[in-house]
Amino acid sequence: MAVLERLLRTRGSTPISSLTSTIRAFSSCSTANSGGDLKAQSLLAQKPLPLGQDPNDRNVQWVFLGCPGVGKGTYASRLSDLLSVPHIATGDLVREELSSSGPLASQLAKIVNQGKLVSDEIIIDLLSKRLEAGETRGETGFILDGFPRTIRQAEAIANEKDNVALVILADGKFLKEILERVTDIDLVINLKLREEALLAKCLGRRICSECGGNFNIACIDIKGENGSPGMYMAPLLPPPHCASKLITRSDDTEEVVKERLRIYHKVTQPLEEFYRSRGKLLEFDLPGGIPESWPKLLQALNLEHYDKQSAAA
Ligand SMILES: Nc1ncnc2c1ncn2[C@@H]1O[C@H](COP(=O)(O)OP(=O)(O)O)[C@@H](O)[C@H]1O
Repeated sequence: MAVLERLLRTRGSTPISSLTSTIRAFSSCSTANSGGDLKAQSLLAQKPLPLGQDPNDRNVQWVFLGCPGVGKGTYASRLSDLLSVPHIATGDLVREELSSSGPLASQLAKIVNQGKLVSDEIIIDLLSKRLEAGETRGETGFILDGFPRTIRQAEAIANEKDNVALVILADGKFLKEILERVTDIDLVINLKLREEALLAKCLGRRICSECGGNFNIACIDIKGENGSPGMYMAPLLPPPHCASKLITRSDDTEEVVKERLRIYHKVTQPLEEFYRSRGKLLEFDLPGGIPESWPKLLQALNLEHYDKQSAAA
């Protein structure tokens, strides 16, 4: 059945199942990783990467998890270019909606500017529409950035059968079957950065109002002390033609970033365990800025040779 048709039937009443249907439509195979906190190598060894695969196979379905300011957008966008998979950031979808004069704009502005999360229903509806449009364009796979952010959102992109089976027993425990479910997400990359760098990185973010390029004027230079190592992250400065057009996101103020970090720890961090228990979580501690971190991330993903091939092409 066409995705559009299914979404039109379900949108509004049960947006969560509509999203699941859309995502399932991308899948020509499912992944059944088992075990706990797997290392990337063993996680990825269980399934071939999309490189050089039969073109009928679907592409990766990955998620980037991590605190505001950690660099999800930076690394998701680089991997998206490398693997030719769409990078879908729900924050961008929200900002597009904000800049339109649609009916949701003023409601969303209030929520975003207070550092709160948009409701699961709204965000799932925005993501469903984006996936549906992508499917029409022939996109396969995705790298999600900023979604899921709540357990309910994670359940929305879990296997459809499991959504139906979401039953809470009288004593409040979930059915065992549900805990063992397999989702259609292949891999969740959990980016981590020292807490003291996160606020500075959010406050240093700048966007070119003309080309939409993302930059960062913060220079992170944490001195090593009491046995803990130092860390240096150079600013990501814009080219001269963007320098005079830089704008700051309205939610990147100190007060709002602190609230977003608080909400992240309270509401989103439990997703680490959600995916760890399903054997899908790849922990990645950023060792520094892009020059140090990008090669190490590729190595963790078994993609380092692919990067060299594409650079030589
Ligand atoms: N999955 C989501 N669920 C709820 N709200 C979201 C989601 N994704 C984005 N938002 C809203 O959009 C804002 C900006 O998101 P994003 O650009 O991903 O921010 P961050 O830099 O904090 O990761 C969030 O603070 C939140 O209000």
